[in-house]
Amino acid sequence: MAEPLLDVSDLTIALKIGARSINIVDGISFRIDPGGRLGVVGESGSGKSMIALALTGLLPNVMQLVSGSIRFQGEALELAPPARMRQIRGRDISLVFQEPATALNPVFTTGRQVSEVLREHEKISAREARNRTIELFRQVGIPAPERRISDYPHQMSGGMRQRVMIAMALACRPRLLIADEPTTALDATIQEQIIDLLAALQEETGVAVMLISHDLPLVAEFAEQVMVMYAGRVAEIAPADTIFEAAMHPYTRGLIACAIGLETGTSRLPTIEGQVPPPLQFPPGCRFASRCPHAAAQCAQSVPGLQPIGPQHVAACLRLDQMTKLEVAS
Ligand SMILES: Nc1ncnc2c1ncn2[C@@H]1O[C@H](COP(=O)(O)OP(=O)(O)OP(=O)(O)O)[C@@H](O)[C@H]1O
Repeated sequence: MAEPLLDVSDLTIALKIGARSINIVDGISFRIDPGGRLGVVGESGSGKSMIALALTGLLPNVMQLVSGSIRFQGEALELAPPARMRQIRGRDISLVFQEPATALNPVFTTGRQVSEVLREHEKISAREARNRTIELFRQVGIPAPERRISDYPHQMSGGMRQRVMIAMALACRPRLLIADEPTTALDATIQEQIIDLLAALQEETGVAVMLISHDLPLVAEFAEQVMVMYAGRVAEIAPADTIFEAAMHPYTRGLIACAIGLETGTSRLPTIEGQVPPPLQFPPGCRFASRCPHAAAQCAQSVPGLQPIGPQHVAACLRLDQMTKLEVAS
């Protein structure tokens, strides 16, 4: 098997509240191959963003990386000092966030902000940085790039600003691009354009992409592998092209039912009853148990481990046998 670009093993991140410590991300493992596309899905509060921040050394002070390893091109990022993480961030691993309006500085032109990223990581002249910025704007589909590099963020639409953010993220030809809800703040048609752009850039540049979203269909369309998270744990990891037929975890199946309901315009908005418990109320056993239609007594007590289901397919559920039977019976 080829060496993965990123190999995350048993990652645990805790929220410190006084003397208490709660695992917000609890023993997560996954890999991304060079040029691979991983989608991470889950509701708000499932810990998706904390993983992205841990990978880039940007965890907030209240969070602590308790255990696990993050190997990136063989380097142990969990041990890397902040100065090393600053080098890696933007150059080898870059991030695109949800809200380009707040991520861009309103007082500088968009072109200057992209040029600055280039000059921070590479020894190039202002002129060369300008030319590369124009080329990057063109690459991310910004029309008339020679003119648009002089635009301030407020002179651009949300979609164009997100293209600038992607240009900035790709400026130093990173090996891994993490896009955290990159389209959530955008209209549906623009969302599609941005995802298509990410797919095209991934193919063109060979950058690996980790796409984080609460939107399962969007992620499944883009990614090769989909990791479904619930309350800080992996519920299921499955190949994107089979997840709609082969999902085994009741939570993944709930997300699929919601997605299908939305698509077919079912009159009542389909939802999974209840909400992700807040960290202080995480139960001792399976964190999904209180919302799970298949939960049994054991689920409230025991933490389910990941079980192999098929090639590249694992799920963490104590009732997997039951789920198989249900599927066969239905
Ligand atoms: N600075 C913070 N202080 C305390 N708790 C936090 C902080 N940041 C995040 N959390 C908590 O950590 C958990 C995971 O948050 P995270 O942002 O990773 O979730 P998420 O899946 O990315 O959700 P969203 O889609 O809303 O960003 C949540 O329960 C959240 O309330």
